[in-house]
Amino acid sequence: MENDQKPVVIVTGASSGVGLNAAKSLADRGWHVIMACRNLDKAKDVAQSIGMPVENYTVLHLDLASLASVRRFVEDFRALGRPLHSVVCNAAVYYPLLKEPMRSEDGYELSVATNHLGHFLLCNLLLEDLKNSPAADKRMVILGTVTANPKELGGKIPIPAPPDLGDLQGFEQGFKAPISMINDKKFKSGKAYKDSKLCNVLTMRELHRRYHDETGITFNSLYPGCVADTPLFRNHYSLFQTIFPWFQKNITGGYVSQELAGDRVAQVVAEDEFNQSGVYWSWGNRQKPGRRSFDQEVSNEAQDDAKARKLWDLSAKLVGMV
Ligand SMILES: NC(=O)c1ccc[n+]([C@@H]2O[C@H](COP(=O)([O-])OP(=O)(O)OC[C@H]3O[C@@H](n4cnc5c(N)ncnc54)[C@H](O)[C@@H]3O)[C@@H](O)[C@H]2O)c1
Repeated sequence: MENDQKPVVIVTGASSGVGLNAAKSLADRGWHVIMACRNLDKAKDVAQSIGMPVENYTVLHLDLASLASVRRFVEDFRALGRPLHSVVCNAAVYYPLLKEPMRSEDGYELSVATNHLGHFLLCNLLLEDLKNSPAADKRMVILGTVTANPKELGGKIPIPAPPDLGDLQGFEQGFKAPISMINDKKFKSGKAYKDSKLCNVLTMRELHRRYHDETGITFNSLYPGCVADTPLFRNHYSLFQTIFPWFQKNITGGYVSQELAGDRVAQVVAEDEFNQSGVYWSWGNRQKPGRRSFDQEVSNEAQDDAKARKLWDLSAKLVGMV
């Protein structure tokens, strides 16, 4: 592959939804996008179908539900010989209707394994690549969600079972039982997703605390708004999949298109204005234009530095870093 001078960004889960549109927006801005996906053919087809310039992307295999796959992906990326400028941790799974937990290849509950542990290992491995990169401006970004910022809905819509990592006992036990199960005694698959997204935000917070001053890399979370019609909801009731986008469009007014959400991710990666670290960027649900960093609005648990450190130590053990 020709090693041009384009800045390089890795986007996980770039074959659909927000990730695909972020990849497109970044490719259109002249970045070279490494699309990190499970299904290479699907990723290539969809990139072609939405007109991404072929010279502006490379598709590499990544299955975040396999720690071995995460390690192989990093080797494959290094073999390209390209310097790294930015990482977007976008991929996620959401199984709201499961009665019993599904397991990853490594035996961990699947939502937390994919959304949190896979990204945790990936970020730690790619930290070396960012440190060694000659780029002046290097950024890591993770997709948070409304569950880390419950005040976002203005208290008008109750959010059932908010994320709560409790004392992280699930991690202590090697996460063979998910935290959502340990804390609530009964497995709640929707809560496993919310917990995993809270882990994402806490991981960025801890990365910022540990490495920003030393490396200059920026570490941020971002909430692009509610994108109610992505494949993320494919495992929900079909009625929900119809009603939820309608509800967001017509009742809350919070609906954000996949293209706009993807472009918001691209802004955080590429625009000078976002070159700060330790921020949770949110566009909010109900106020469409504008954005704010909102440590003042994100949930207390998502700002708990002691919990972020504990989560870090336990996650490092679970992914085999220590
Ligand atoms: N849709 C929303 O309203 C919304 C709101 C806020 C944040 N988010 C976040 O945005 C991100 C993207 O979600 P989306 O709505 O575009 O959904 P999506 O389902 O279109 O995107 C998720 C992507 O992750 C990929 N993926 C799943 N498991 C994987 C694995 N094991 N390895 C590699 N890739 C895997 C999927 O193939 C898919 O391409 C997620 O992190 C989600 O939590 C979504």
